[in-house]
Amino acid sequence: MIEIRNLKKSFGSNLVWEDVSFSIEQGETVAIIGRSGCGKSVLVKHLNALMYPDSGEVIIDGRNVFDLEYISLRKMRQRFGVLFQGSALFDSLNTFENIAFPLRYFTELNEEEISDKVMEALELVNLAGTSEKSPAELSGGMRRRVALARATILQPDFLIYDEPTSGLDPKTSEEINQLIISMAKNLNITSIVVTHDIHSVLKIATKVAFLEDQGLHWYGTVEELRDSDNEELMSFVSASEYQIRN
Ligand SMILES: Nc1ncnc2c1ncn2[C@@H]1O[C@H](COP(=O)(O)OP(=O)(O)OP(=O)(O)O)[C@@H](O)[C@H]1O
Repeated sequence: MIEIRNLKKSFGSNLVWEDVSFSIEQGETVAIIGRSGCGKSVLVKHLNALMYPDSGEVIIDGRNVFDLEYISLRKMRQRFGVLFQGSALFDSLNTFENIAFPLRYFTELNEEEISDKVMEALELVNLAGTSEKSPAELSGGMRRRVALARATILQPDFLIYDEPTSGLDPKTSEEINQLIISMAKNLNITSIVVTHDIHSVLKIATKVAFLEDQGLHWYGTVEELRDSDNEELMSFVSASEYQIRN
């Protein structure tokens, strides 16, 4: 479980948000939505202390991540996987080596063990048989899936997705949505998804956090979102041109 308590963050005179508090339960998929610049990316960077707040706490397993010293901080960060926007694969490495990279960097596994884990991860994202291909030879959706295999290879407890469906066609977006759901289920991963894709939110999220007016404006389940009459939330959602009550 991740508890976000009274977080406040500013850059100089630019107040991003203040007093943001909510909890993310084990196994949940929380979508973070809000207009450009409202501080979605800044918020997720606080979860694993890649950024520090002006005040407030992020509690994981009873400990405030901002109080952790070097070794505990490193261990805590290893519990997070990140799927970066645009996949961020290493162009010079093939699929196998991209996925193997965290294993080589963070573990002492031998070649056979690495190979077994990479092959298993490839199957999980439905990409068996592509281990020799370079990122340039893969479609956008396939690259996203390789990135997902890499992000989950160390079996993280928490997975942060940064715009997982941006730039993908509707069918490929749907494949990625299904994968996010199956990762959460099969690996019991707690997922935090930064997205502008309301369609995806309705498919994958269990909870939704809406940032607006320099704070957390609304937080609730997807069912509550569908029934909500919160004006700002509905105006944001309808601007995405997606009918949520269909
Ligand atoms: N390292 C930084 N230094 C200074 N200001 C920053 C930094 N990172 C983010 N900001 C500012 O914080 C605010 C929130 O940025 P953030 O990237 O979190 O927005 P966002 O909601 O993720 O936007 P988008 O939807 O466009 O990706 C913006 O005003 C941005 O300029």
